Amino acid sequence: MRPIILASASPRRQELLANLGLEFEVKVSEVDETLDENMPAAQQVEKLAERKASVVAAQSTKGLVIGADTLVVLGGKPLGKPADREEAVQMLKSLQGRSHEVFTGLAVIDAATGQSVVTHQATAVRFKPLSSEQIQRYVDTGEPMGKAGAYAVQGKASIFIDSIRGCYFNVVGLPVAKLADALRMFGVEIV
Ligand SMILES: Cc1cn([C@H]2C[C@H](O)[C@@H](COP(=O)(O)OP(=O)(O)OP(=O)(O)O)O2)c(=O)[nH]c1=O
Repeated sequence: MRPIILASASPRRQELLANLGLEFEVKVSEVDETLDENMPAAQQVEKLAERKASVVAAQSTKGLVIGADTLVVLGGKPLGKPADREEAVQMLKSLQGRSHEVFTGLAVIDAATGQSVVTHQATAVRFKPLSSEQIQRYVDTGEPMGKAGAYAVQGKASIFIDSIRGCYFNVVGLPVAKLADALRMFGVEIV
């Protein structure tokens, strides 16, 4: 049985993978996240997911290495993690009252053979209208920091959601149904 290795420091990804009842270890390494900004979002998240997984796979002799990357896309413009409080406020002001897409790239690499599956999923999310005061109070909670698009759908931002079309778990950062499909290609069946 090949070990499963999650190449992610994200506690949300660790929790979603643990929910599947799989045993896994976490290995994180530094990855250069700079990319050509003109690249379509789907390609950006796939490239970064693959980069994250391949750095860890190169340090391992065996195992299935999982990498993921999440980007929020509003009107064709990608929103990553906010650099500071001000940027978080600006991102949330731009997201409120309208729809955006959340793209998560997923890569699974067999460290022993180099064989890989790289894919992505998109989910459409519509936010309710939010007042400036509510946005300020939300940013004061600290929740937006470290999150793509400056919000956590699984946290207090759950009350901002008008509708979601597509996979919820993809928004949190790991498209688990897609992951199950990818793992099945390597002979791992979750149920
Ligand atoms: C939109 C959204 C994002 N996020 C998180 C998921 C990711 O952790 C983060 C996007 O940043 P990423 O760069 O995808 O991931 P990361 O740096 O947190 O972790 P790693 O590279 O080690 O795997 O935003 C939420 O938790 N909830 C949400 O609703």
